[in-house]
Amino acid sequence: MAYTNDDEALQQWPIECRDDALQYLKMSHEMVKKLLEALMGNLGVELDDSNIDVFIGKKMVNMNFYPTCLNPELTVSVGRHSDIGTLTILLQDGIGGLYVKVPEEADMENKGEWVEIPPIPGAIVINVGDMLQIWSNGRYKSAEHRVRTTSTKSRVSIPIFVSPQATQKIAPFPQVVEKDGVARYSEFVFADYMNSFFGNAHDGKKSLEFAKAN
Ligand SMILES: O=C(O)CCC(=O)C(=O)O
Ligand SMILES: [Fe+2]
Repeated sequence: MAYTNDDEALQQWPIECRDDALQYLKMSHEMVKKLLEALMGNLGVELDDSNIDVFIGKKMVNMNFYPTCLNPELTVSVGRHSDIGTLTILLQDGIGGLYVKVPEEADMENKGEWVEIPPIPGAIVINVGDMLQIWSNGRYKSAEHRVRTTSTKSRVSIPIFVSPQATQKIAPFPQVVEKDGVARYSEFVFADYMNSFFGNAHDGKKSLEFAKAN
């Protein structure tokens, strides 16, 4: 059922924030569904009640607090990484400090550079996660990002990590593999991917090496 996980997620929130948090979760659920319908539809994969849970198996809400740091140059804050799930919905306050790396292989002047994602009032950031990269056989790229602190202002961000269930088997969709003529990733269980990710220090998009086809 759509909101079973939201109830679980809500238990982490202070009681006076739960109404707002529930609105945020419900809004994110509908938005993620629409985004995935478009993204997967584009690859020839129809989303319906029978397979939606593969993509939105679990939602986890985090609350990140970044205190001021006297010498931000000496801290990592959040090191460069990609989120491992399907999509991440990120609400950030007005302080700034979130950077995304323009992929080296992008056909853009600033390829390889870190670009700040400025806070825009009323806007949220959506990150593609590693699982979407794998399902799409590498057509959608997970976003490599990092966070820097400042010496003057603390910062708060609230990501919702949308991911498969731990027991979900993951592999590139056959529809895409057929078109591409090659499977760029091998099949695995999501729990094993998580163990590999959390068992290693953040190192950009190295997390994806776990799934690379030989
Ligand atoms: O604080 C942010 O803007 C992003 C945090 C983040 O990347 C994460 O929690 O995975
Ligand atoms: Fe992240």
